[in-house]
Amino acid sequence: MEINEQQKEQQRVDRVITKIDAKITATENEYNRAHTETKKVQQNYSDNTSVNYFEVDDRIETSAELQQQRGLVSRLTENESILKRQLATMKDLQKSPYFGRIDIQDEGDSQAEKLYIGIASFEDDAGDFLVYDWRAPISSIYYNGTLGEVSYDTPMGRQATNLIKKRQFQIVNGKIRNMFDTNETVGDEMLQSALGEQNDDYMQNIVATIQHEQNDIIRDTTSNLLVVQGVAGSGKTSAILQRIAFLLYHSRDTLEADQIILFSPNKLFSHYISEVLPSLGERNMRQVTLDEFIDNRLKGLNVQSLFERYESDNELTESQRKTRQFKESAAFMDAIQDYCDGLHPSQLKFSDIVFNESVFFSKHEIQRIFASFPTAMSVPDRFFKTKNALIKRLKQRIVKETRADWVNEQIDQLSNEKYHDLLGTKRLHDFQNEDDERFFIAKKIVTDRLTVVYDAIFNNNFIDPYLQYTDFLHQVSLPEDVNPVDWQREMTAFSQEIEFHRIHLDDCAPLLYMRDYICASGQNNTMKYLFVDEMQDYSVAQLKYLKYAFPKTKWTLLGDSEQALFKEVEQPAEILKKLNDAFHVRHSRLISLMRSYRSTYPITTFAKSILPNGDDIEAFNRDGENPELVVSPNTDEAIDTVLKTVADQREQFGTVAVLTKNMAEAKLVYDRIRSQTDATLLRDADRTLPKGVLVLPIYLAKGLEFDSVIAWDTSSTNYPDDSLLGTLYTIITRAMHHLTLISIGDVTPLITDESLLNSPVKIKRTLKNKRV
Ligand SMILES: Nc1ncnc2c1ncn2[C@@H]1O[C@H](COP(=O)(O)OP(=O)(O)OP(=O)(O)O)[C@@H](O)[C@H]1O
Repeated sequence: MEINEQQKEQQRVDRVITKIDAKITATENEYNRAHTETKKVQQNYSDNTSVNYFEVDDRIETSAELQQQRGLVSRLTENESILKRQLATMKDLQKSPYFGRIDIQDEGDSQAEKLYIGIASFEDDAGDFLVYDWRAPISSIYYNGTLGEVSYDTPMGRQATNLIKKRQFQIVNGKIRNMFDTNETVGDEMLQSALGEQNDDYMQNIVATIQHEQNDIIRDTTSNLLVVQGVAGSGKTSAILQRIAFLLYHSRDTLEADQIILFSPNKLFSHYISEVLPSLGERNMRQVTLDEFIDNRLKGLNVQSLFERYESDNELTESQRKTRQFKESAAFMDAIQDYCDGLHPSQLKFSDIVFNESVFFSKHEIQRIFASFPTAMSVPDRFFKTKNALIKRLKQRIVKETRADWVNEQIDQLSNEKYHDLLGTKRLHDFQNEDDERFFIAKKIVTDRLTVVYDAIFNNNFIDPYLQYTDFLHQVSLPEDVNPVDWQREMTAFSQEIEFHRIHLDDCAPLLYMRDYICASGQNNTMKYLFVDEMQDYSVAQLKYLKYAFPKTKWTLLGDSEQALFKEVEQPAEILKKLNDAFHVRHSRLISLMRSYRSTYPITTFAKSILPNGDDIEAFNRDGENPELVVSPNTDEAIDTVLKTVADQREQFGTVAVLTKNMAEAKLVYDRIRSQTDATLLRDADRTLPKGVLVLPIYLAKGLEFDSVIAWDTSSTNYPDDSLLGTLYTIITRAMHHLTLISIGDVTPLITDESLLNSPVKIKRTLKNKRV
């Protein structure tokens, strides 16, 4: 490209930055003013809240005033945080105002229009767009169109135009470092440079280099169920985060960040992705791991975590696997629903509501209430009516109890202050006479005392979900491949675990579904979008429960069936069919991503070679060293290799991760290397990723990436068969720039001779402390 052209573009960059500078100064002033005002109102508010009240009337007045002030504080704080976010975005624009330019010419126009595209839009005082937001309808041309006739969606329908030029920029600290004209979606030069960088603590946004097929995921607004099956490193996680940013922009009047929920694979991952949305000027969505979600809904039980399950999975017998498959199937959840719908009042496992160690409402009384409602009514409806009837009866009991001696005694002993407290917002002249006032106070006292009973009714504690589930387990008809003797053992195990307040993960979704379905509870109707990353780790039963729990959401599920840990691989089309059958949704869509961006060409080529369908994966062409496979005769030598590799790799990279199959291996490696290197062992509860040498089991590294990866003990003893292919593949594909595999003894049969022949792996053997 002509030097002249770059100079002209640089002049434009300079002009835009000058305007951004001015806007930043103005916004900073506005922010400071807002901040001072918020502080003033806050101070006023806290002075008022510390006032002592003696007179009831004073108190009422002050409370109304306080409410007004509280409203004001929250409006001001909101305003302040909007300004703060705008400032942060403008400061990003100041360094790099845009990354793309498109020249378009509508039919009949004599001149082309130049549009510049960046992470956010920026207008000058005259209202002209100097930068267009990457999510604006017109910007889709930048990601989708090749030169020539193109079209894009607008609120008024599809619009056609002519794309005359597409230019990419890399602008760093206000200076154009690179610029290219391209006919491709986004040219490879930009991508090369983005991918060649070293791993950061946080994932970066990819808006400057979004690829065509990723753009389809990001801008899909019509699918109710969008399933993305993408190979390792194909940008699934990146795509969902940009998709969330897109949706927030697209539906900004109707969608809030906290109406979007993302189920993420582990806590480290949650931290790792937490900066992407703020870097695009948006607030983060809600994030939760499946374990956290279940724990929260099964309070009081010690729920087996997904990670604990991985740890014990290799001890499962074939028939235990079959039993689990049954419990995790859609058919099992359907059987639960049929069972619940067909329940006769005598089959419901009601339990007594107890107060002060005596029965307040007996289970028989509750059952009689339930049975009094017409049988034509559904079980959840009858349950709901029962609940209301119990609350009504409680209210009657409260009124009766106000006459009890203990209440009168308590009223007589009340201090003046406490008495006024109980009167709350009532004024003395609100009562017709003294009896009336005394009754009011008595009712308050009894109601307070009986709150536990109210809570028990409100929280549906008058049914025993564990007994109900056990009853279901006894009745359900078993598929042919489930052995009745094993099933009996499962049932006993379930009851024993419950005795100790423990529950296995397989039982959680069906049990929660049963409990919430009968009780007509547990549904969140405000959530509008639900995302699941690493969907291959979820059972259909779990997804079905999530569907029940979030009935009003549109779904985006992302996964890679090849990365299934400790289980067989499924084909994407099969997965979509299974989900369609289970969910009965309209407008479902499957998008496959076959190009892998994370790793260098040699690493992806090796990763492909161990998969039966690996040829379908397309490696992005980025240079790097060949993976190394070191065969060591024993653990001592293998540890020695880890130490040497770590020392070597640390000279080039910020992070080296030693990835193991499970926690026991991670601890072993960590204990052996910790005295000689600055290693950190990562555990389930960790939320942040330090730099340096990390040792962790693969399930904690799901969704993450590291500059250099050392795969621990890829021997035939450790990875004997196909059931561990997904585990090994996931480990290998965490590496961005460098990969070392260390095998103690014979190499796993998962890495075949053919795979070694077809991929560029350097093989080494260590013998008596020497490498040959
Ligand atoms: N269009 C793109 N431009 C720049 N970088 C990209 C792009 N797409 C993906 N990447 C980079 O590739 C790496 C892998 O992306 P990401 O983690 O989103 O993939 P994934 O499919 O979720 O991976 P996995 O399933 O293996 O966890 C990240 O470093 C991401 O920034």
